[in-house]
This record gives sequence, structure tokens and C-alpha cells, in this order.
Amino acid sequence: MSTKLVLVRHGQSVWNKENRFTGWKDVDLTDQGREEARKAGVLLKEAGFEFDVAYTSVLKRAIRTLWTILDNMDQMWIPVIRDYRLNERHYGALQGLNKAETAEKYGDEQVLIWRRSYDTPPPKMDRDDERYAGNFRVYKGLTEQEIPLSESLKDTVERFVPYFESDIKPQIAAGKQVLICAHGNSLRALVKYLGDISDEEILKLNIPTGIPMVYELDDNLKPIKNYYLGDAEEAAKAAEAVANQGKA
Ligand SMILES: O=C(O)[C@@H](CO)OP(=O)(O)O
Repeated sequence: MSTKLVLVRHGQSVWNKENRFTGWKDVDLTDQGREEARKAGVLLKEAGFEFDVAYTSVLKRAIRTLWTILDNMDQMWIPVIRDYRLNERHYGALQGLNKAETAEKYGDEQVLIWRRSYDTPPPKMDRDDERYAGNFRVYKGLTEQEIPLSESLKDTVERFVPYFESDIKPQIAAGKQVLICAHGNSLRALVKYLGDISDEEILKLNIPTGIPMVYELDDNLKPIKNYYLGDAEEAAKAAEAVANQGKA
């Protein structure tokens, strides 16, 4: 028997469009992002998915994408769980900077390391920075250790995977159809873990906005195969465009 798990990166956000490092900044979707979310919902509905539970971050670009998907599937009634552990990887002091301008200043190679290396975090944000997540009510229940100043993908794996194991995996194991709506790098963290992808290989993975990614899992919840719903060529082109965002 195979179980399906669906992962969706939020639709295009305002800072995706402006090509700025986003991380934990709570930016909304653009009109294009809303349209991508709508199309994702239609694709999932046409493919016959019936979700039992959905998980998302506490960031509105992912939450609104999830709402839009469920609205278009007429499944807005299912339980939705929001948790900061699904948040985007924290971009530290880079948050808000333009990616191409940063590449002009520091070089494409350095920006690739900050964006895609497994264990090199971007420069840290200070705790007295107005952007510090501890200033926002949504994160008030977290300890200082839980509020990042910057994260590598490894740090994001260490935050997200234990939550996946303790909260999401038991639902899948119980036969529930689960939808996860999250972010480029928090999903890369999960994909790395699910597929046991090496630290080197994960560098090449770029996830496009708003295209549902379906994982078929075996009885041990190991992936049998995974694919994007819809036009595969379009998904590959969109992933390539994400890769190029960090070039001067
Ligand atoms: O800015 C970010 O937080 C992420 C996702 O949008 O970007 P990148 O693809 O550069 O890691």
C-alpha cells in the first residue's frame, strides 16, 4: 500500500518578486502568488486529493496559500495546524537585502553558500535588531534558544524534522492524507530527510512556488517516488529561475 504526502511551497510573495532574502519576515503573497495558490488547489482537486489535516507555518504567505488551496478544493473544514517549526529558514542579517545586489557585493559563490550550503549559516542578526523575531507576539512563547539569529539548512532540519517525527508522521502512519504548506528551505529540509539526500546533493535542489509536490510513501513511510503535479517542464523551469535569483 502506498500513502501520499503533499508538500507545497507558498505562492510568489512580495519579497520573492522584489528578490529579497525573506526568512522569517512575514510578507504576503503577490497577485501572481495568489493565482499560483489557486491553480495548486485546482490541480489537487482535479487529481482527487481528499485531505484530512494540513500543517503550515505561522507566516501569512504559507497560511494564505493553504487557505486558497483548501478553498479551491472545497475542503476548508479540515483541521489546520500552524507551527513556527515549519517556518522558512531564518536568513539572519541578510533578511531584507536584495539577492542580486548581495551577489554583486560578495560574489555569486558566497551567496550560493549562504543560500544553499548545508551547514554554513548566513551572518547573524543582533538581538537588539528591530527585525529580531523575539519582538513579535507570535513568537512570545518561545525560549531565547528557540528564536534563531540565523540558520543553516542543518539548523532548519534540526528544528523541523523532530516536529515532523512527533506530530506529522503519526498522522500519516494512521492513514491520514496530509498536506504541508511551507517554504522553499523548510521544505528542502524535509525533502532532504525524507529522501536521505546527501549534504552535497541538497545544494542543487530548488523548489518552485505554488506547485504541489507529491510523495508516494511505502509502509515504512520511505519515499517510493515523488513528482510535481501538472506540467513537469514548467516546474523544472520555475526551479531553475529560483536557482538564478542569487546571481549578480
Ligand atoms: O528568501 C528566502 O527566505 C528564501 C525563500 O524565498 O530564498 P532562497 O531561495 O534565496 O533561499
